[in-house]
Amino acid sequence: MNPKQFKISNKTTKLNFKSGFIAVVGRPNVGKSTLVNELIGQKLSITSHRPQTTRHRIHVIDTTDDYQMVFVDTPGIHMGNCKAINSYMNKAASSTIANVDVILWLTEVGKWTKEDSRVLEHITRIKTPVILCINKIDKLKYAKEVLPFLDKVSQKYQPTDLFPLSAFKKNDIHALRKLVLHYLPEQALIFDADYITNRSEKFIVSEFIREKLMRHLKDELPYDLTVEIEQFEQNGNLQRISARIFVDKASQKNIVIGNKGVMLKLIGTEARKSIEGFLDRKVFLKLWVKVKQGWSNDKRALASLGYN
Ligand SMILES: Nc1nc2c(ncn2[C@@H]2O[C@H](COP(=O)(O)OP(=O)(O)OP(=O)(O)O)[C@@H](O)[C@H]2O)c(=O)[nH]1
Repeated sequence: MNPKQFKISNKTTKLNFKSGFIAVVGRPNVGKSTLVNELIGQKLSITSHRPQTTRHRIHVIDTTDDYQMVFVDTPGIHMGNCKAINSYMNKAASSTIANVDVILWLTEVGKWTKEDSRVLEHITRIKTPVILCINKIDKLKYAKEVLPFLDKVSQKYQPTDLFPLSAFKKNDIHALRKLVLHYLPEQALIFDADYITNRSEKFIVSEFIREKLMRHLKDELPYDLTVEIEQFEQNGNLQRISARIFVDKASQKNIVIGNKGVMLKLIGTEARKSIEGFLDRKVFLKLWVKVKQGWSNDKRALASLGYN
C-alpha cells in the first residue's frame, strides 16, 4: 500500500475502538526502526547496523477493526557531535515524548551507555507511561542471562512496564502490541484507515536510497551525505526517479561513484529493487553525486534539504 496524503479522519468507528500515539525513543542503533517496521508489518523506516541511521521523525500507522496505533519513530538521542544536523536529530527525538499516549523506550540487553543515561534524563521529565523495552535478547544464549541487566536498569529507573524482547521474534511483537493497546484511550480513528505514514512517497524513496548508502559506504562518509529527489514522475506502471546525492567534500564524490562507477551502480540497483517493492511498479532510477560543502552544519542548507 502506498502512503497517501496525511489527513485527519472524520469516520466513525465501532464501540470500544482505541487509538493513540506511541513514541519510539532510545539511543542510536538499539533497533527502534526495526521494531516499528515489525509492529506495522511493513518497511517504512530505514535500518542499518550503523548508529544514527534515522535522521527524521516519521509517523507510521497501523489500523485494524479494533485500533489505530500511530507510531512515531525518532532519530537516536546521541552525544559527542555538535553539528547542526545532530542538534536537529536530538531535537526531533526529545520533542516527541511530550503529547503521546505511551512511550516505548528501547535499550539493548547488556549494553547501558552514556547515551542511554541521556535518554533517561529526558524520560524522567515527563509523566507519560513508559514501556522500557530491553531489545536483542535473541543474542543471549540463555533467557536468564537477561536478569542482571534488568536488575541494573531497574536501579536507575522504574518504568511503567519492563519488557525484554527481540524485535525479530513474532511472538514478542504480538505481546508488545497487546501491551501498547492497554495504554491507548478509547476514541475514534485519528487518521483515515488507509493512511500509513505522514511522509510522502518521495521522502520514503529518498530514505531507501540513503539506507543503501549507509549500508555500503565505510567510515564517516554516510554521515556526510544526504539525498534529494529531483524528478519523480509516474507514467503508467513506470516511475521515473532522479535523485541527487550531496556529499561534503570533492574527495567523497569519487568514493560514492567508485572505480568505473561500480559503487554507484550497486547502490542504484539495490535502491531500485527496494523502491519497486514499495511503490509496486517498475522504477527507472538515475543517481547523481554533487559536492555541497558544509551542508550538515549549515542551518539554511539543512532546511533547503528537508531538515526542518
Ligand atoms: N540481534 C538483533 N539485532 C537487532 C534486533 N533489532 C534490531 N537489530 C539490529 O540492530 C541494528 C540497528 O537497528 P535499527 O532499527 O536501524 O536501529 P535504530 O535504533 O533505529 O538506529 P538509529 O537510526 O541509529 O537510531 C540493525 O542491524 C538491526 O538489524 C534484535 O532484536 N536482535
